[in-house]
Amino acid sequence: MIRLHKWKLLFIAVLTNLTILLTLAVGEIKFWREIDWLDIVAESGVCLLAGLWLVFTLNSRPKGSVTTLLALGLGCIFIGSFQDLMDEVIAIPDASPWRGSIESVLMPVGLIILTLGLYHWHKEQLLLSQQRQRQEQDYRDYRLQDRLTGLGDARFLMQQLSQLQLRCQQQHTPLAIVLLDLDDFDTINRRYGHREGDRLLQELTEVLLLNVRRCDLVCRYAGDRFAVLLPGAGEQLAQQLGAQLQDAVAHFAYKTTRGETIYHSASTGIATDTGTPADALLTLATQRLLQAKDSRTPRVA
Ligand SMILES: Nc1nc2c(ncn2[C@@H]2O[C@H](COP(=O)(O)OP(=O)(O)OP(=O)(O)O)[C@@H](O)[C@H]2O)c(=O)[nH]1
Repeated sequence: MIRLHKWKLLFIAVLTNLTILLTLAVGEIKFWREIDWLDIVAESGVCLLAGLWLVFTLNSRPKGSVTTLLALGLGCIFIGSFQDLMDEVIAIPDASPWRGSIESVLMPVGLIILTLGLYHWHKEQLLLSQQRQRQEQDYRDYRLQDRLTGLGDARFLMQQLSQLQLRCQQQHTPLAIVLLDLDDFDTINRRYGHREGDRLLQELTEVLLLNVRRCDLVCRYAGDRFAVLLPGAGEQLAQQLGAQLQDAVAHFAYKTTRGETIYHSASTGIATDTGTPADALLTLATQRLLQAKDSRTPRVA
């Protein structure tokens, strides 16, 4: 993941080098006896920790505006604390505007930007965990989990589909299923490797979770095929929700570790419950999905 952010790290490294050069240009190296070693230990600790926060954060984040804010904030704090450390070994004349300026400007600016980044990160996580929690609350038996995405797997889907069919029939409400399958996903695996394909599936899961209603259930049916159960949705609403999911996938900008952006299309197959058994409903949705796959143009080689 860290390779995704090499330009941010390079930018921070260049700024740190500039800070060193400028500090050396305006100041003079202190004599041995003038150095307060306790201060050096404390300040290098702060600097090291700021650097570690930066690396850990970037290593766990995809590209995007929230990551940029976090990197910028932590970068400012790192350079500010580095300048503070250099003050301990390089004496800068009192009259120099450079004296303490980096530290006193970058530190507060860095803290403000970091706070902004953390706020947005928190909002992002809250939204995702709310969506997952809702699914767990509404569909409590969540043991049949797909390991890669954390979603329910195909067996869980069948179990839930049968139960939902029964519940919807009792409540005289419609039920629909959307099967969504990425187009030419095999190309991603071949071009970028299986791990990149795995990461794409994980991020796509979050896109789907953020684009379904509270009552819907998203499962990973197989490979690059997802199923969404839509209780209360008749033909028209199911078509609308299916199209919205397709749209969300098409607008999802996946960033590879090489730094390329991939947009991906998906095909859908939608079926509404007419009292047929769960597997027949799923077969109908699969047939419609395959029809949609056959009719799409152009096909990527
Ligand atoms: N990375 C990754 N790939 C997977 C996983 N499960 C299945 N696949 C791959 O998903 C691909 C599915 O290939 P296909 O069924 O031909 O689907 P497709 O390439 O999207 O082609 P169409 O569906 O016809 O558009 C295969 O390359 C599988 O190896 C997984 O967990 N991780």
